[in-house]
Amino acid sequence: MDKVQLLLSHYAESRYTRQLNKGFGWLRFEPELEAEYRISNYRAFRTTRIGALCTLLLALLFFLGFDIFYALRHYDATLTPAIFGMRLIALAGIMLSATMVLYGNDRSAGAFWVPCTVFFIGTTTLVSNILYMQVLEQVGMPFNIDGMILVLIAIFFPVGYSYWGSVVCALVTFITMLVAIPAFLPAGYLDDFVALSIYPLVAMFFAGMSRYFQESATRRQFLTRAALKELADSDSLTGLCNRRMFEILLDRSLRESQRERHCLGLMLVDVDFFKRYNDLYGHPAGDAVLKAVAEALQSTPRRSLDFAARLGGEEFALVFCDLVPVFAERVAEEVCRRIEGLAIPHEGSNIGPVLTVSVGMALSQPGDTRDSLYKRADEALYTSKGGAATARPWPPKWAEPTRVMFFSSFLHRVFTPSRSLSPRAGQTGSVSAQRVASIRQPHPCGPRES
Ligand SMILES: Nc1nc2c(ncn2[C@@H]2O[C@H](COP(=O)(O)OP(=O)(O)OP(=O)(O)O)[C@@H](O)[C@H]2O)c(=O)[nH]1
Repeated sequence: MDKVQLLLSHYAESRYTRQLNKGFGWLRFEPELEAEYRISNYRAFRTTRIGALCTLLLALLFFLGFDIFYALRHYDATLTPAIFGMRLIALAGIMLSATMVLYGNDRSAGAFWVPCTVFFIGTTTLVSNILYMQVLEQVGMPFNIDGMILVLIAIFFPVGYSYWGSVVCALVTFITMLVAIPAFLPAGYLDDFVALSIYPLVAMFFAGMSRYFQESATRRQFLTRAALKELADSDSLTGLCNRRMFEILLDRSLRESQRERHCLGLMLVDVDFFKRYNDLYGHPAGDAVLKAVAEALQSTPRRSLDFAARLGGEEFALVFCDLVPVFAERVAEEVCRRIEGLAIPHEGSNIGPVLTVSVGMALSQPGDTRDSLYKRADEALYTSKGGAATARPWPPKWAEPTRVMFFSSFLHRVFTPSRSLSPRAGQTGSVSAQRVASIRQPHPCGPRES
């Protein structure tokens, strides 16, 4: 077992590794994963499809050259224009398909048009074969179905069909050939045809086998890469984004919010008196608490681009990509409530009988960088932790704003500008007073331009 396999075998909670362990002998994943695989596969195979189209084009040009430089001179010239026409139809199909793959911007462009081209080529080859058969004796040409063999192999190209799609398409083509050719075959050639039919069958079998192994390897690679990426991006204890991914996503979200003139909210969440919790209840219980807090935070984001992360230890972050500033305090309150709602007993806490968190929040301003935004949120959290150190009345009465202020310094800043916090050593009260003032001003993001 190599290191990657060993690593993944210990990462059982991922849906990718679950699928890897379960296997996919029928080349099908769980429905959600299957949809994800197809989208990723389409992106990855775009170049391959163009390559496959070029190969088909070369093969067709070869046959056109054969028609022009050989068939036209040696066989019945009256036959050639019809076959020539068939080749041109196939050529048009390839060009159309290539254009759709190159310029079509949705997934169906390649997945639909490339198999369509194979279908075009299959049909025109079959018709050409039938046309040739009409004059076999006249031109003195031996009967063959080599063109159909090539088409059956081409169906198994990774051109857009799934493996099972290719199998169905190849079988339909093969059966059509078995029915159509004898219907037009001149008498006396039937035995030849039956004997020759074994070749497309064998070609189909080998092409199908190699396509099966190719798709199986592609699927395995997809699952392995996705699981490794997930492993690299997530925190192993809680499954949330880790700090590295948080920084990448925050950068991206901040750029996006500045472009769209949205207001981005960064909320830092820190579990209160967590060291005491560990000391009182033990490290494994501390781990369980971190998981429970992470789960509660994970269910807080409202929009698809919002996300939660564990920054390290007992510190978490929530990023709200499009936050209406007046709702900021409501969101902060909801986070505090959710964690307190878990009702995890914490006898070592100065705040109350259950586990609580402190929250610091910053709203983005034009020209903010990740660091400047984080710094403001961290300062708010620092102030909040100063507030957390003081005893608060319990149970909290969330409905009353004057009471809410005791449970989060963020809310404190919003609702009680005149009341001073209990800052930690080195922190001046004026810092919090200043922030109180700034949070009461209209938000710098301002009204959005329509
Ligand atoms: N169980 C567990 N504990 C952790 C983990 N990571 C960090 N810790 C502990 O978290 C505690 C953090 O302690 P402090 O930074 O003093 O924070 P605190 O006790 O919450 O104090 P305040 O933040 O001021 O409320 C330390 O005891 C760490 O050992 C972890 O993954 N699991």
